[in-house]
Amino acid sequence: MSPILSAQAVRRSFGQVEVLTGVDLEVCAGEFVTLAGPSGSGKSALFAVLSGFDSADSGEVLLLGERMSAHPAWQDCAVLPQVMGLADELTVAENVALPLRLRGEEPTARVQELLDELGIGALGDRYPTELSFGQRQRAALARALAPRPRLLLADEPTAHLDHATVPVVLGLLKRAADEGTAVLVATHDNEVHEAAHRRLRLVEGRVRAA
Ligand SMILES: Nc1ncnc2c1ncn2[C@@H]1O[C@H](COP(=O)(O)OP(=O)(O)OP(=O)(O)O)[C@@H](O)[C@H]1O
Repeated sequence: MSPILSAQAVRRSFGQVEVLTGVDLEVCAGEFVTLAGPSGSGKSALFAVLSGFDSADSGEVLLLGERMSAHPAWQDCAVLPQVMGLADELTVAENVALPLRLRGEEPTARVQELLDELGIGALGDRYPTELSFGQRQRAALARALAPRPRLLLADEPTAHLDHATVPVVLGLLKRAADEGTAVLVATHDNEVHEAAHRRLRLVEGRVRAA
């Protein structure tokens, strides 16, 4: 099976520090893969390159066999960054509907269904600044999942959640993979690693099997 996401020999330095020293990885459709690594090891830096938000100094990132662009379509690559990136001027429901509107679709029942599943169904009319961090994180996950993306990159998707909500988020990530999305999650959360099909670790700027 050809991978949805492929990175080859990716290097990235900040000043004198080479954070990514030659990352190779592949994630295929339907796979749920986790990436571990100590704080500061470069997981977020790698996700920025994998999502097209940042450019590698050298090496190659391919999405669906094509060189990653700076602004991939939401339905090809959805990102849940650590900073969440919700639009503060839109309500929660408008944020979640945004990827659908951007491809010319009217919002469907899926928007409310995702909010309901994530326990924030009553908060659709609020603005992101009126939510807790954990609620914002769930709203950002709903937005990432709304367009049924080919690739989902989620950076610490359970970081702000209480213990009871982690299985809900895990269930949605696993379901996305079951429905064919290639899911890559950076996390410190053992519960998330245990649920993965495959576990990776970022060590000295390279990705290895964990
Ligand atoms: N834009 C940048 N400019 C300068 N240094 C950066 C930049 N982005 C990341 N770094 C550095 O790269 C290293 C890796 O940071 P990164 O945020 O990727 O780590 P991480 O593994 O995601 O950590 P955490 O688990 O704490 O989120 C750190 O030393 C950080 O200071």
